[in-house]
Amino acid sequence: MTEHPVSALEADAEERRLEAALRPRHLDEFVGQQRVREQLDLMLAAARLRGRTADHVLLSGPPGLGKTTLAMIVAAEMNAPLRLSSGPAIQNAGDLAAILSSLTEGEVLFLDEIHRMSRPAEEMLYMAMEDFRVDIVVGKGAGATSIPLELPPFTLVGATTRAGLLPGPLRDRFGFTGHLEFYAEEELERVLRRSSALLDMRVDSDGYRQIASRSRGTPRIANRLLRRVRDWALVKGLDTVDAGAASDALTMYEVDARGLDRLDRGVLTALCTVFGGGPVGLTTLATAVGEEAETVETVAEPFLIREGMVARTPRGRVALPAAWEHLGLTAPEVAPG
Ligand SMILES: Nc1ncnc2c1ncn2[C@@H]1O[C@H](COP(=O)(O)OP(=O)(O)OP(=O)(O)O)[C@@H](O)[C@H]1O
Repeated sequence: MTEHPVSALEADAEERRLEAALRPRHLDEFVGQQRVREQLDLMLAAARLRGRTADHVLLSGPPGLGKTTLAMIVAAEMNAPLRLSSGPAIQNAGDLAAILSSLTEGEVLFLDEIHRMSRPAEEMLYMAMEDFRVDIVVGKGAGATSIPLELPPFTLVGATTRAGLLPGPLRDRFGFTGHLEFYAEEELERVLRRSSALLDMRVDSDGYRQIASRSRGTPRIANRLLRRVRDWALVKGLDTVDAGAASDALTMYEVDARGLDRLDRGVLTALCTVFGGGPVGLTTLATAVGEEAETVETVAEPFLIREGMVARTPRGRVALPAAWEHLGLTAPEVAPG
């Protein structure tokens, strides 16, 4: 029999396909984030009643909490086409002008990582958001002329992990700002129930609880862990996943009982053993872990802070007692006085 090795690229594409298949398509399928959901629902309903394009929407919050999903839902609820791009893909004003000038009336433009757009593009975006027009500069130096270009009304949905990094003038041009919070375990269980039904897999209540409690408050992680548990169940020939199976599968994938993965534990271990519990600067800590500072700050840290294991202080990151306890280490004595 010929073997068909699955390349990393194919495996990646399969993961992305499954992730896309699990995305809620409408607001009523979107679990949790009740406040943001209700506010968005009202805003979109009002826009539909007025027959107008919806106001610009800014979504902030850590990765994997549903910003892209909500942008897709905004387009679906407005029955409008959706264009996806991101801040880092827009290197100069010309890149943005090319996107804006090809938008159709009512189209939803999703800009992920909007805080990473170049400054000239950002300035062009101000005018486009407010007046639905841009000035295209043609030529260079003394001979340069600017040609005004009218744009059809569109809805910008901007997403950022760092709302604080957005310049005030950009933030102020969004009619609606929603901050996504980490999900409660009970909400993650609902995400998992919906996903397992779509994946045609059986999990019992304790199994859901076990996966949800290791999902770090994040639906993307919950769905990813569910897929790993699904692989495990397939290979082990399990009909229904219970707590024991979920726990064994996830322990094998190095996701521990509190949901810390390799990166989280790497950050904690470096903080406690290399830097004696801190304080240590973010860049130094990230270097010790062999990661980008941004990855440590946006992927690992929000969860570790929320779990009460790490604190940010003006002098740097410090390990809290829960970190030492989780690693099974003893915190050094603090010298009196
Ligand atoms: N509220 C939710 N209900 C159900 N599933 C959700 C919810 N939020 C997110 N998901 C699932 O989690 C996955 C990740 O969501 P999404 O891509 O929207 O996150 P994101 O915030 O845009 O992340 P990033 O900033 O990293 O792109 C999606 O595939 C979706 O299935």
